[in-house]
Amino acid sequence: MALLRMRNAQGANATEIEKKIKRGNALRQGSAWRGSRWLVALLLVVLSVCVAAMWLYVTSLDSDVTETLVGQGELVTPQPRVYAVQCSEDYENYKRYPGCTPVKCGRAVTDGVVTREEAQVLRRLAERGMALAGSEGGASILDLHSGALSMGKQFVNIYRYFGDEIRDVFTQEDFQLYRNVRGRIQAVIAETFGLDPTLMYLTKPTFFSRINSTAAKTQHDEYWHPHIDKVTYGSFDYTSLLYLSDYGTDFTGGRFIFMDQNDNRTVEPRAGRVSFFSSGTENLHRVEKVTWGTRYAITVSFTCDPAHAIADPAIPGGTHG
Ligand SMILES: O=C(O)CCC(=O)C(=O)O
Ligand SMILES: [Fe+2]
Repeated sequence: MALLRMRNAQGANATEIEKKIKRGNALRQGSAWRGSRWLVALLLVVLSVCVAAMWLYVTSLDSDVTETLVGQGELVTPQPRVYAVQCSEDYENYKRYPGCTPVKCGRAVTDGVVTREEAQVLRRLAERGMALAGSEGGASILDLHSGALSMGKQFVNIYRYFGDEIRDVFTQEDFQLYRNVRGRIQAVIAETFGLDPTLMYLTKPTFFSRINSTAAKTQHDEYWHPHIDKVTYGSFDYTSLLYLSDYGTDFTGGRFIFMDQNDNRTVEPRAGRVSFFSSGTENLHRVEKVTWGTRYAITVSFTCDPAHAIADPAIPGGTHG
């Protein structure tokens, strides 16, 4: 009996021990699993950082930018940052208009002329306008002066195509803001280049642009080609670009690049930033391909030739908004 009790006692002890061993194993397995979960999470973080670094590297390969004139994160205010360049001979082939025709050439950037809030209002205006149609490819334009809007592979005239309905899309305040901003840009260009602002005129085309990474469907979508504005558009003497979105957060790629003899110098778009320059060969430039997101900007251009002047955009025939 005593022996049996001892055996029973030993049996009970054995099952206790087995249970403890099992519990121990389960605990070890649990902590091993928890440990490997941390390892997996760490690996995922490392992998994401590597992918992001590779992405940044690959997107930067496109541009071979040698110098960043103004980065997105910088705030250039109150005075514009000015880079003088020698004027090309272009201007000798055109009639000269004293007080306006470039004598001093260069490029400048300012964040102190248009606020980010104003840029946002103008961007919403562009979004509403482009929502009416838009290009099938990656680049759409909306020209409030002529009414031209990208539609599929072509353009429509919004004022003719949408008639009175256009007043539900754009208000008089929108156009007022555009005029006001245009005036301020004109003033800063005149001050920077030593011009008489009353002798420079808005010229066409002056347009909103929306660019994304969709593949081009027609030549109109190929915004990235190097060009000289005076050659491409004829009447331009001074080009200004007002950016309505931020490089790096709203889109990647899409930096503006001055293509100098041995250097590519970039201006990174920032909402509210105005970049302006004399429009001749001294300022050959291109826009990097947008690789992600949507980039909004306005091209506002000025001429010295009164014959090429255009009036500020206005809603046809309407005074109410
Ligand atoms: O949007 C830009 O940064 C430049 C556009 C441009 O080069 C042009 O409109 O001629
Ligand atoms: Fe241009």
